[in-house]
Amino acid sequence: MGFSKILNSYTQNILSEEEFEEFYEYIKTILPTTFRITGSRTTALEILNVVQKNYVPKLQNIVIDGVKIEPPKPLPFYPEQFAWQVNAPRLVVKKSPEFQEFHKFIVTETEAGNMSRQEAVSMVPPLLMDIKPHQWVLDMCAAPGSKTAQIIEAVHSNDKLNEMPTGLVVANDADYKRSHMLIHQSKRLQSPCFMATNHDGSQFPNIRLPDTSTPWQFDRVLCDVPCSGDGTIRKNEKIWDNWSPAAALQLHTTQVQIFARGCQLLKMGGRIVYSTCSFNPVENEAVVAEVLRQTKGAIRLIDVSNELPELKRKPGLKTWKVTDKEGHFVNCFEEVNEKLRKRFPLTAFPPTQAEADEMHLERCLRIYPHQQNTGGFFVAVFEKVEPLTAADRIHLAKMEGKDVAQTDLEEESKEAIPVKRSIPHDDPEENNTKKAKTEEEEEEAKPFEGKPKRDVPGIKEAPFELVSSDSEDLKDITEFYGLDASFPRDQFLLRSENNAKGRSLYFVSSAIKKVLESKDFSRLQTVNTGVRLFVRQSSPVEAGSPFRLTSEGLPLLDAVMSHQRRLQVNLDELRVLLVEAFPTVDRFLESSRAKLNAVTPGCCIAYLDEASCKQAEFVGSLILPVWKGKNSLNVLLNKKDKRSLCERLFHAIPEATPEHLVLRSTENQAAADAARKAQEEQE
Ligand SMILES: C[S@@+](CC[C@H](N)C(=O)[O-])C[C@H]1O[C@@H](n2cnc3c(N)ncnc32)[C@H](O)[C@@H]1O
Repeated sequence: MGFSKILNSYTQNILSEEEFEEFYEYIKTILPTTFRITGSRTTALEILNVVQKNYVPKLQNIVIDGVKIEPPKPLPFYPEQFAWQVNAPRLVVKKSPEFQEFHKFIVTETEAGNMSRQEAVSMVPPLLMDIKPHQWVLDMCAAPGSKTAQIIEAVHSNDKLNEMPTGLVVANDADYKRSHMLIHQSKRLQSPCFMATNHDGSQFPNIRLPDTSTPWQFDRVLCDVPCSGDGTIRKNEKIWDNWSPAAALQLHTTQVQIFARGCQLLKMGGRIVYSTCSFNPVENEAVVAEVLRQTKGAIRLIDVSNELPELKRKPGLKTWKVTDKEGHFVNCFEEVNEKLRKRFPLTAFPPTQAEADEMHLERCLRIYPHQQNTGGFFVAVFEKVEPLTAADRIHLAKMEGKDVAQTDLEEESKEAIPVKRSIPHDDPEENNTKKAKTEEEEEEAKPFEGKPKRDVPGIKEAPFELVSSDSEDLKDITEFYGLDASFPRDQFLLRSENNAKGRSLYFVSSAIKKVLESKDFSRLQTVNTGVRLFVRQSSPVEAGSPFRLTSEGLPLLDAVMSHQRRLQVNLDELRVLLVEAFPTVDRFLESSRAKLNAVTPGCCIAYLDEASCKQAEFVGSLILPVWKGKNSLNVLLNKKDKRSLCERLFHAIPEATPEHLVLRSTENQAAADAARKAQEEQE
């Protein structure tokens, strides 16, 4: 069974004959590279500035073998030019030094986590979720996490110093190993509002929060379900050889179940988005129709034709034929051979014309490759307009100031799905994030192959226990780093890594804290949460704090750390810090030396002064964690981040640490240890 069968189904089922010709021409060509500028808003603006000012002008008039090469251009539908398309095949990159330089920049920034390759069409569902920073968002099938990253960015879109969003993001995946890829995404974006979980989406548990008597529900839900993936045909050669329409029939019921559970978990008035990277109506409009039927008017398909106006799309189908394993069309369930009926879910077939009209199936979005030179995607956007569950009725009664019906309370407690927590296991971050990093891009569009894997033996979760606000560790840290009294001390978790007891202190937002405090929390199979702010040093520290700073924690600490451990540097000094290994104090300006000598050994924040920020055309500020020894300094950044900054600011490559310096003194050993650990843990 090959691709020719798909062609057959497309021509008759989805596209007109003329349009199919165009479609087919496009799917045979290489997909342009698209990337998003990701990470914190300040860094993203920084990177965008570099792309626009340093690279795009140089790439305007490149001619290779007599052909003018298209310069990189922002994706028209993506807000604020944070997503770009580059149509430069390998040969162009090879022959043009300008494109080569740009390619190198993309590679460096992708490695540092400031850019992320993602298919243009895969960026659409989170944009149509219309997320605000106060909203609680659930991503039900999240791994490897490209859309989760967009969701986290949206929740943090208003970030100002000292202002944490009240929203939260729960990214869930049923596959245990894949759920650990989400840790990597959250690390890049350093959000204390993020939690990764590992549940079958259709069984995602009800959790009651401490200050309400009703279950946890979400303002926004994304169901980017497992699918047969034929929309990824331009970058996935396997589709040409192995695709079969039978995969859609096998996945249909799972898709319905996940989406239906998502509708239950959605708050009244909330928005839920259903998406696949498949063209097959069995996985798309058929799933939509069945969930609309099951939810009996509680969920309504929204007309989003005015949203993302630059995105070209086609309306959802109102009728279709189901394609069997051999590629034959079946018009209705009655046509299916009785022996084979088990393989054909009744709900895979189209609704009646009247039903399809009433459901407004045309409001679904179909995105085809030939419309704007992309991959293919299906998206449908819904809102909850009527109560669906007892929890909804309770919420509604409370909102309207009415008495909650006893029958609803009883029914609601029965609705809770009992879920067992999996056996705890060891340090998942160390075991899995490395793998996640390299697999992430291919995994995003990988068609679903079989059942998700759960309960991998031998891997244990780190515990997620809140630390008492008057713990000795927190007192020491507060004093040493001069933390402001306004910084919440009751939102820390002490977690173990590498079997070392209580090695790191993680910080969570107040919304995540509520979830951790729920008496039902043990039912939630949590894979990760919290931003690591402080790490206990493994080498003994002569003086100062046994806890060092982390680069991912700095954005949170910057505004609340007193001046006692902050070092101002200018651009020349920053160059010394980034390029030289363990520069000694006398390598800095005389005006800086007094301060440097006065600071006791241990971690500090180095920040670039305002004039230098302007000189370097920095959009925001630049802060770095630094180890201050007796006579020398060392930036605590992992290799990739350090290299990305060095290249971007100084077109230089950081010096490797000379062996004799690493071993020269206890002081350097402590710094080297901290640097090595920082690097290992962040890679
Ligand atoms: C299309 S991929 C998701 C891609 C992801 N949203 C992104 O943008 O990076 C589908 C995911 O669903 C997961 N999955 C499969 N069955 C599931 C289920 N029953 N519940 C939750 N997740 C499931 C798979 O492990 C896979 O990671």
